[in-house]
Parts: sequence; structure tokens; C-alpha cells
Amino acid sequence: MTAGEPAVAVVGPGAIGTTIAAALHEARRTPTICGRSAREHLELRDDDGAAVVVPGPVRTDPAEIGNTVDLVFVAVKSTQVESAAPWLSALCGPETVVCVLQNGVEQEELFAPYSSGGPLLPSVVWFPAQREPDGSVWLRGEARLTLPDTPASGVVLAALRGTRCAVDVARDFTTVAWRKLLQNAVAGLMVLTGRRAGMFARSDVAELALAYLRECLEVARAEGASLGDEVPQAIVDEFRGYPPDLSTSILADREAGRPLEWDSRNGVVLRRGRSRGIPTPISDLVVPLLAAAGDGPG
Ligand SMILES: NC(=O)C1=CN([C@@H]2O[C@H](COP(=O)(O)OP(=O)(O)OC[C@H]3O[C@@H](n4cnc5c(N)ncnc54)[C@H](OP(=O)(O)O)[C@@H]3O)[C@@H](O)[C@H]2O)C=CC1
Ligand SMILES: CC(C)(CO)C(=O)C(=O)O
Repeated sequence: MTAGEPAVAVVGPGAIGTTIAAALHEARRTPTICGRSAREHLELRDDDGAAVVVPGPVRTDPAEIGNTVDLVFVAVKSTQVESAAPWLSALCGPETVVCVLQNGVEQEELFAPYSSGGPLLPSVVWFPAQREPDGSVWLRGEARLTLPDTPASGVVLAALRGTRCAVDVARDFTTVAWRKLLQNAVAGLMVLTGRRAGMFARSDVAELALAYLRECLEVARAEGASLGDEVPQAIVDEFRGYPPDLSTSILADREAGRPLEWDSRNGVVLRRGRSRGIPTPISDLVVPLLAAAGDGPG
């Protein structure tokens, strides 16, 4: 970090956290890295094979954090928020901006119990990144975030200015967040098959995906998202256009036997649909199967 630059920390140095830490490091704004597994450094690779090594070490004990910071990026899974809370207590003062790099539309509710009083910024994370067996992260697209149009977003814009991670702000963040949620919800079908994006080339899967997305769209609109009738087909087309081996973070968790973000990515549609009296027959089938795949028993 250069003098005068804001002090930044990244909590959760996995696929997304490593990408953001690397973007900051390339701009000489190396963050404090806080994780669960001790490591000497992080490594990001992009499609060109170029590697960025972010010096660590990854800190694993919140009690060793001496100072609060100006900005914390939190990139743990929605299932890991409670366990990551001690990092927030250690890193956040009353003015620290916490930017949540997670999928879902409920970041604010999820993090509210752990607030130190500073602004909490949800985000939409657009890029795919995957953890590789050697511990490096493969960034498989252009890094880009969308934030709500609030004063606190300026802190994130400044921290990531001139880096490989583009940031835009949306006046209608609700719409953007639900658009992304629809993409994530349908990606949940990949967990049920154990297959990657190539599976959407099947016409029966594309039809199911379309029907599921139309259901999600109705709930999204009831929640205030201004999304047009064309969105479900556009999302199916996006999945059909991806490299067939492109995965999704929830499938990576399934393959690794880790807990799944089924509630924040799929359960939310069922819950919100029920509370508004909207029938969700596909969610009624998909959500219990994802929940059982993630949480068992059995
Ligand atoms: N990967 C992707 O392409 C995308 C992911 N997202 C979303 O971004 C969020 C992060 O996903 P992703 O980066 O893939 O997840 P990862 O599993 O790759 O990363 C999570 C990181 O958090 C660490 N962690 C777990 N618990 C704690 C804790 N208590 N304290 C500190 N660190 C902890 C994990 O440690 P350990 O190394 O020990 O597991 C891991 O390094 C999710 O909400 C996901 O849905 C959004 C868009 C794309
Ligand atoms: C890859 C992407 C962007 C779409 O599913 C994602 O959000 C994830 O993997 O969680």
C-alpha cells in the first residue's frame, strides 16, 4: 500500500477474493489477506496464462489484527458468513466500508448482525473464477463488479480504479442483482446433474431451464426488479454460448463436498415466492434436492 491510499483487507481468499486481491496488488494497493487456510501467497492466472502472485501471508487469526482498515472486501460463501464474523470485528471501525462479494440478493440481511456501524455494500460479481488443484485461481473472464449508486461505492471505485477489475454503479441495483440471481438459480441445475455448462446444449435441459427462469422472473418482478420477458431466453442463450467445460461456484462446492449456497441462490426464490403467494413448482422440486445434496443427511 502507498502512503495516502486507503487500507484494504480481503476476507476469503478463494476464487473471487484472490481475483480482487490480485487486481489491488497489481495497482500497488496490496491488501491484508484474511482466510481460513494458512498460505504464503495467492496466485491468479488468466486466460493468457499470465500469473499474478500476491504476497501474503494469509492471516488466519483475527486476534492478530492490530488496526482497522478503510475498506473490507468479503468474499466468503454465504454459508461462511457467521464463521468469518470475527474478521469483521477485528478489521472494521465505525466508518469502514464492507463490500460483500457474494451471489444473492440478501447480502445486507446476512451481514447486518455483524455490522460495526459502517456502510455495507452489496455487489454483483459478474466474472467466473475457479480454484485450481495447485491452489492458484483461474480467472475465466473479464473481472467486473456492479455496485449500488451510494456514497460508499465511491470508496470501492477509488480502490479499484485503474485495476483489471472494472466497477460500475447501478441506480436500479435491485434489477441488476435479480438479473444475476436468475443466472445463479439456473446454474443450480448443474449441481443436480453434476455437469458443466455444456449440458445446456440439450434441448430438454434448455426447456427446463427456460421454465425455471420464467418462474424466477415472476418472483423477481414481484420483488421490484424491472426485467423484461426476454430475460429467461437470454440467460439460456448465455449458458449455451459458454465454453462447455465452464463450471459454476456451486458445482465446485458440490464436487469438493463443501456446503452449498442453495438457500441464497435458489431457496430465496421459493421463500420470496411463497411469501407473495406466487406458485413456484419448479423451485419446490429443485430446492429440496439442492438442500439435501448440500446438507444431507444420508
Ligand atoms: N467463483 C465464481 O466464479 C463466482 C463466485 N461468486 C460468489 O462469490 C462468493 C465467493 O465465492 P468463491 O470465491 O467462488 O468461493 P471460494 O470457496 O473459492 O472462496 C471462499 C474463501 O473463503 C475462505 N473462508 C471460508 N471460511 C472463512 C472464514 N471463516 N474466514 C475467512 N475465510 C474463510 C475459504 O477458505 P478455504 O480456502 O479454507 O476454503 C476460501 O478461501 C460466493 O457467494 C459465490 O457465489 C460470484 C460470481 C462468480
Ligand atoms: C460463474 C457465475 C458468474 C455464473 O454462474 C457465478 O456467479 C458462479 O459461478 O457462482
